[in-house]
Amino acid sequence: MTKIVFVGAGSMAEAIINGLTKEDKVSPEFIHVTNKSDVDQLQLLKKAYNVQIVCEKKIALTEANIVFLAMKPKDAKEALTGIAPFLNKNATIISVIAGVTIQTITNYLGRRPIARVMPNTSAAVGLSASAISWNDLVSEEEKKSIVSLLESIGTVQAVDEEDLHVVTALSGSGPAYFYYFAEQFEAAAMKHGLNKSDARHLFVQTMEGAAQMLKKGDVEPNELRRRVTSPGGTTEAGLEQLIQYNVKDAIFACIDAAQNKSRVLGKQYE
Ligand SMILES: NC(=O)C1=CN([C@@H]2O[C@H](COP(=O)(O)OP(=O)(O)OC[C@H]3O[C@@H](n4cnc5c(N)ncnc54)[C@H](OP(=O)(O)O)[C@@H]3O)[C@@H](O)[C@H]2O)C=CC1
Ligand SMILES: O=C(O)[C@@H]1CCC=N1
Repeated sequence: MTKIVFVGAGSMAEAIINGLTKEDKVSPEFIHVTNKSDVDQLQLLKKAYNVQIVCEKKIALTEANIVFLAMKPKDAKEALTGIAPFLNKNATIISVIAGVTIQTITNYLGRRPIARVMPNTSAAVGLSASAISWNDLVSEEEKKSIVSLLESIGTVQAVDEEDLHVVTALSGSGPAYFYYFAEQFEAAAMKHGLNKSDARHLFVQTMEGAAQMLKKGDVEPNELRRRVTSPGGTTEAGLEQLIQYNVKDAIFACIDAAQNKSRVLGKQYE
């Protein structure tokens, strides 16, 4: 059985563990978790998912087939330096760290199979949109098994490593944009008298419906938008405001800034 160690046990690690254990891809007894200092969080993960807390870093890492790197970019140097001496030479590294390149990870951990994945926290409900790139030491067989593992948390597509910056901006950070829209649309509806729970339900169901329509893939978004927008009607009145307030420019600026930040983080922590 594949033994997995999560180095870093925060939001992203938990979302992945949730997906992996729900799908029964890996038995929780083969999933080990470690972090910097937050013992309560490790106990919480153990209680919620039945995973194992790493007692002896050296033993856990020596026995691990897969090591997930799930700490913030700023903590990568310390964490990677700390695990490097104990890693099994055949262990495959799967990093979810934003921005930090395969080359940087290689500099700390040596030449070994390394995959970089950009998932998102919807992994917790099996709906991550993950993108992946790898170095040349990941065999075709290993690629298949990594993809299969990650499919337990959602969809997976291979991209060039360079594209992971924009992927991070779009789908890694993406859920936060939609939560922001949810907050604002909900508040705006409540301003006009709708109660919170009705506003929440109607907005979420609307997002889900729109997502399903887009997922069918047979009609372009602009045509779907046209079908909602009656000439002289309510949608047209609403959309005019989005245009007047330059929401399009805001979206371009949002993706520009986020993908640029991914590049900066990669450079800063190389
Ligand atoms: N959150 C998200 O939506 C996404 C995050 N990512 C990436 O995932 C990574 C983790 O993000 P997230 O889960 O949100 O962050 P969190 O802050 O929730 O978790 C970070 C984890 O790293 C641990 N850590 C810090 N330093 C070390 C160390 N030296 N050795 C071992 N563990 C350490 C922390 O331990 P302690 O608590 O003890 O300090 C904590 O468990 C980031 O690189 C982020 O870019 C990628 C996609 C989406
Ligand atoms: O905000 C961040 O830096 C991380 C990467 C993608 C989502 N969260």
